[in-house]
Amino acid sequence: METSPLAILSTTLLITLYFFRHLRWWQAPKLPPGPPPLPIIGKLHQLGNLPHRRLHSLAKSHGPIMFLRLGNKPTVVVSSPEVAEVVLRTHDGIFSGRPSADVLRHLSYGNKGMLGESGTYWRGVRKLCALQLLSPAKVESFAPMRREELGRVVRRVRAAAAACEAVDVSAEVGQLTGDLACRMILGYSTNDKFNLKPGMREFLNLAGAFNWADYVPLLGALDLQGITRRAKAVNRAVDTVLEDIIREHEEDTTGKFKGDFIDTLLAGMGHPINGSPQDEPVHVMGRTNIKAIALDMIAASYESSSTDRRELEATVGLGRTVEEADLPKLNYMDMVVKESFRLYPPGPLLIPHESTEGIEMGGYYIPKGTRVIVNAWALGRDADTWAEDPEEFHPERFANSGVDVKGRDFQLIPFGSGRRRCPGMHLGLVNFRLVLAQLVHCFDWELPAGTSPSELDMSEDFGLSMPRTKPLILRPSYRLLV
Ligand code: HEM
Repeated sequence: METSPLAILSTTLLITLYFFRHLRWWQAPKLPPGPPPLPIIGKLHQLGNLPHRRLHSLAKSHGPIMFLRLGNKPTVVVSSPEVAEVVLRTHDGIFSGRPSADVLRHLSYGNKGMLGESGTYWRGVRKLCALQLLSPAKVESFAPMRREELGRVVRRVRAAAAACEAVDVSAEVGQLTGDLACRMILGYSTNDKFNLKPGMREFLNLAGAFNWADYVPLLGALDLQGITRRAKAVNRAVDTVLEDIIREHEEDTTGKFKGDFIDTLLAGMGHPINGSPQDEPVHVMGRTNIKAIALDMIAASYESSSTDRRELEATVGLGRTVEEADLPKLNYMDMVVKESFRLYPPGPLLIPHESTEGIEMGGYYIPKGTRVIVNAWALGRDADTWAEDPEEFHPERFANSGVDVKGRDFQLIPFGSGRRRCPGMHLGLVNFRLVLAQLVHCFDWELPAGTSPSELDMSEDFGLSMPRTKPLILRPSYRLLV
């Protein structure tokens, strides 16, 4: 039987149509919606100094999963709790990568800390931190040190109260948070002979800055913003201090550094960091690893805080200062802490993640190597979740609510969630709650004469953390009987 040319043609057409309709490889992957990019610079020019706010308003037009081209980097911005859950829980394995950042390579000894790219080295360091450095038992063992450092601040503020002087609360809280972290990690506070404060401030500024070199690699060699030059200078300065600190630990015979992070890491010197039999290559703990891990931890723990009072009086009474054992009873303060983290998450965009594989999600395709920014600041203001005045500071919204900050409730994730969740969360919460409780319990605070509440500047700056642009200056009066 002869086949007619018409039959051959129509069969070919039908097969072709079938392939066109049903085979994915033919279809252009559908990226999430987003604003059209400008050639070369993508959307970088639009982000401004407060990118979490700018990205929030762009998401209002383009949706909770938004595609941007930042320079030549494909970037997805997540702005609703539902999408955050899909990214950080359902597909956590794929989205737990970190984009390589030029500045972190220089600051953290070629990414030997914990903030860098994922892989067996990062997994090894995370495990070490969880088991040996930041475990609840380890954090608990530093309670006497915390009491001592807090006592120092209370005495300082009490002296200011007696002299009727105003206090820079932002500076006091910042100093205390830094001191608590440095004592645990290095065995020294920032007041001691080794002062890492200026270096760490610069580290945070540089790590949080939008570095054009990461988005338009052609510009990298030119270092137009001077970021690489500054990162190398900070690393040199900080390295000298860390070397001195490690030497003191090695030479000490009195046991005064026992248990701090440097001491614990030195005990693992020469041992493998990533131990699984399939790990290739195996990394062995050396001086550079110790310095990089310590440095990343200090940088990550230099986060901001804010302040309130009330149930404290009923719970602990006026006769003594707040002890750590009181903390679980302070329900109202817990709500204040949650509300502070909801409105002012110290890391408003977390730290960028990166997809390690291409993946289809909610009808959109996210290519491998896409930078993923989770806007925690926007999640905390999501109008569908926080129905009642999302912009208002209203701690009572957490009464009878099971919502917590620990990474299970995606409308409130100041510490992130999933594999990249902050490993220092427990320590951060203990420190934050203790400082808040102590300052509010020991003192009444008022604005200095001549200042009205409307003049309080609540505007923020953008970096790795979100400090206030202007310091909070208040007048304390001591209110305890001891
Ligand atoms: C109030 C205090 C703190 C807050 C709000 C906070 C918040 C965060 C956030 C949002 C991230 C990024 C999560 C992500 O990428 O999804 C992070 C990562 C990290 N945090 Fe914290 N943090 C705090 C305190 C601390 C402390 C005290 C330490 C250690 C001493 C620490 C160590 C780290 C480290 C090492 C990372 C990187 C983890 C990784 O990439 O695997 N943090 N933190």
